[in-house]
Amino acid sequence: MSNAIDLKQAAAARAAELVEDGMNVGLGSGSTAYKFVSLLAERVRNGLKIVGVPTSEITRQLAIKEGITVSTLDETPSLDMTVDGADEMTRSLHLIKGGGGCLLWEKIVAVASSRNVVIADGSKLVETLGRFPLPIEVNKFGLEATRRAIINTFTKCGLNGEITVRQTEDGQVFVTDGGHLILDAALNSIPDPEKLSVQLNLVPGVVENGLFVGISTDAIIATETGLVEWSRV
Ligand SMILES: O=C[C@H](O)[C@H](O)[C@H](O)COP(=O)(O)O
Repeated sequence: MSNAIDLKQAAAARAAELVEDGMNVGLGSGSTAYKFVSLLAERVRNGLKIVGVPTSEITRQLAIKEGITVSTLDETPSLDMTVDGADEMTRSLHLIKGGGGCLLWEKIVAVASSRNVVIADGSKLVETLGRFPLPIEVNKFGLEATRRAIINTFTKCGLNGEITVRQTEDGQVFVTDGGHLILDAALNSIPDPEKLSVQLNLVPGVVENGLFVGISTDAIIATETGLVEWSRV
């Protein structure tokens, strides 16, 4: 295997093998998860019967284009397995997600799922979360007040960092599928992600944060020397 794209493909292919006939499957978002969706669709074209619940509009459109039967959490509120990528992850399966702005729907789908498989290339594995800026999804109303309340929360948690409002490549304010904004917080290090996640979600205006703690059950990481897989104990 030679580059990150091949590594993502390898992790996605292994995850696609785990899906069994009759499963309700959460379909993640991001470049690694899209590879999983396409590989799963190949199995569907070969006769596998599954229902997919997408975590973003992009994933929904991709799944439909690839011929996967798509549902919603309203019709299919309980999922057997979700497969999704990560921006950063630790050995204990704590993640930062939301680099693509899909964290809220991803977290809702993940929590509705019995098993959550994170797929990534080895570059995503870190000792301590936080090098990747933490995405925080916020309501549009009262943006500056929410930003200040988040800064106060960081201080209370012994952290400090810059917050920027996410923009699209052409300079527009980025709006999530749920109609919210994303604040990206450059913290450098998050030694206690569980505490920070709880405290952030207490701030009025914060809809959800990109820390996934105690949600993922299994990891499939593709490295130059092969696949590494483990489960949360
Ligand atoms: O909002 C986006 C998601 O959380 C993605 O799963 C995450 O950003 C990882 O994406 P990629 O597989 O493209 O690195």
